[in-house]
Amino acid sequence: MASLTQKMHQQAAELWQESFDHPFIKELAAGSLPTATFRYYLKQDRYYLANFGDLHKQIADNLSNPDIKQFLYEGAQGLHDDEANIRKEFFDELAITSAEIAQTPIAPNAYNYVAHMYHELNEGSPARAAAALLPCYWLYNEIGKKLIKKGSPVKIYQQFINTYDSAGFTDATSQMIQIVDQLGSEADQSEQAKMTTAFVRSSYYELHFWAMAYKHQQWA
Ligand SMILES: Cc1ncc(C[n+]2csc(CCO)c2C)c(N)n1
Repeated sequence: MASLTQKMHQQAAELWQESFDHPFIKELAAGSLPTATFRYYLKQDRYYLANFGDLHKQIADNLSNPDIKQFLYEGAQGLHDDEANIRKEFFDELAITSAEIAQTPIAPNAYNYVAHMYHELNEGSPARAAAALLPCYWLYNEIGKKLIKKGSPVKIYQQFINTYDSAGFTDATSQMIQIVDQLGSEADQSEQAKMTTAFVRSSYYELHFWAMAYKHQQWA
């Protein structure tokens, strides 16, 4: 029988395919993605990452399984240390200054994605919130695996791709899949359906994150 996460994956398959085919990803791999678009992405992703780390901690606070709590607390800490450091290199390389960051408000789709995850936690349950975190790991890991085969001629795009194909990251992705399956096994059918909806909606926001960056989406 298919696991809950396999069912989630199937339900989000079309949205994921659109992410794989999105011009942002195609141009990242080809090396033709405008630097301005990648800079926009990184500046918006800062907001996403900060909230994503915070959500790991808040979800862990609301769960009792010690192994799951540990993974999520370490994830929160790791996001603070690793992605922030990796991103610092990117920011330095692209000369994104703190003044520029201060002048960049969170854009509509990044805002909606973050709000969706907090909604799943605060108005739903920790299990639904954990399901909402999963596409972030899993989709990026699948994108990393697809893109690593050919690589990108642009150094910084290649560095970005490397992040998501690493053994450590693949391992974190499998652990997150197991956590969602574990939480799903403790949930009834109605809760499982809501976890699936949370997963599919995050997949929608992942797709629109590329689109947001590609179009340099603004509030007005
Ligand atoms: C919009 C958006 N979605 C997913 C990721 C990828 N990502 C961010 S944090 C994390 C977990 C462990 O580092 C992963 C996979 C991203 N950067 N931005």
